[in-house]
Amino acid sequence: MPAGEFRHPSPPPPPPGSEEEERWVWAQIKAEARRDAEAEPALASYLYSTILSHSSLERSLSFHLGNKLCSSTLLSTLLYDLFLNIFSTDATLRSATVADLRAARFRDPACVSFSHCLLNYKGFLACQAHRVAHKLWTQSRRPLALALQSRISDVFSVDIHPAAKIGKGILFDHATGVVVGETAVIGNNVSILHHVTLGGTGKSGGDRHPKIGDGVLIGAGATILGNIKIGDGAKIGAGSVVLIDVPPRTTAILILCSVILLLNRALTILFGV
Ligand SMILES: CC(=O)SCCNC(=O)CCNC(=O)[C@H](O)C(C)(C)COP(=O)(O)OP(=O)(O)OC[C@H]1O[C@@H](n2cnc3c(N)ncnc32)[C@H](O)[C@@H]1OP(=O)(O)O
Ligand SMILES: N[C@@H](CO)C(=O)O
Repeated sequence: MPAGEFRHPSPPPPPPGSEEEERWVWAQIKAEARRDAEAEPALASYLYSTILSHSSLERSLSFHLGNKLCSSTLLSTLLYDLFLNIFSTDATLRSATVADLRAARFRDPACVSFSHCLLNYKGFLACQAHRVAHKLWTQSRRPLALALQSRISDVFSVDIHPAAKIGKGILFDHATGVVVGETAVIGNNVSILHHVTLGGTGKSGGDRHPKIGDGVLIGAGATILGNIKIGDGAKIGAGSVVLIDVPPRTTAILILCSVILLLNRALTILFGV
């Protein structure tokens, strides 16, 4: 910049959750795609068909999800229409999508841009498709919701029951092998790494899956079983097995849980209790 020239700083992003933010994120995504297409001509046609040819985030996302999840018997055009119809009529879903994009962009140091998340994060894509499956479930379109769950699991290796309730601002990082059961509830601003199970113990029916509070971090390979509560802001260490409530803002790691289990087993062996 020549000496003395003053460049205005870029304006701060609009407030989270606003419609203005939705437009701002979409404008960022298009600018990123234009920049990447120019820098890497091999990706130009891909970026045109997935992002630059679309007039809105929901159209781009519906097109991308339709292509990812289609099969020889479940056509991409059918899926595109299904996704677009639901995203364009449900402002809550669109706002959750934007919050999820923000979660990846600002909570994952490996996420270089919004478009990187939109195109390449299978945890993000699985979560958006799950939101549609969940909506279908609540509308009693259960066979279609279950067919979608099956395709999401086939394509992304993320198996979320369509009845599971998931908040917004969710980061499913890497996401391979994530399993979320039917009666699980996940709050807002939760980060979940790969190979996490929110499962039942196998000993009870009905409401049998974990309830995860707001702002929780669940490390890679953690297994959380039963209708237990993980309090707001808690952290579950990678590789932990958690069978009891975890209070808000506390950290649970494998060693703590294993000690409890070993103690229990020792008491059973020694005293038969
Ligand atoms: C490609 C990739 O990078 S994939 C990313 C995979 N990474 C993850 O899944 C991260 C998940 N995060 C963790 O497991 C973290 O270690 C956390 C959340 C448990 C750390 O929580 P904090 O409350 O900050 O705990 P802090 O780091 O102070 O550790 C406390 C103690 O627990 C131990 N500890 C930390 N994590 C674990 C774990 N997963 N299992 C067992 N012990 C652990 C620490 O060594 C420390 O022990 P010390 O007190 O004897 O020194
Ligand atoms: N995405 C996270 C974990 O792999 C990071 O880059 O730190």
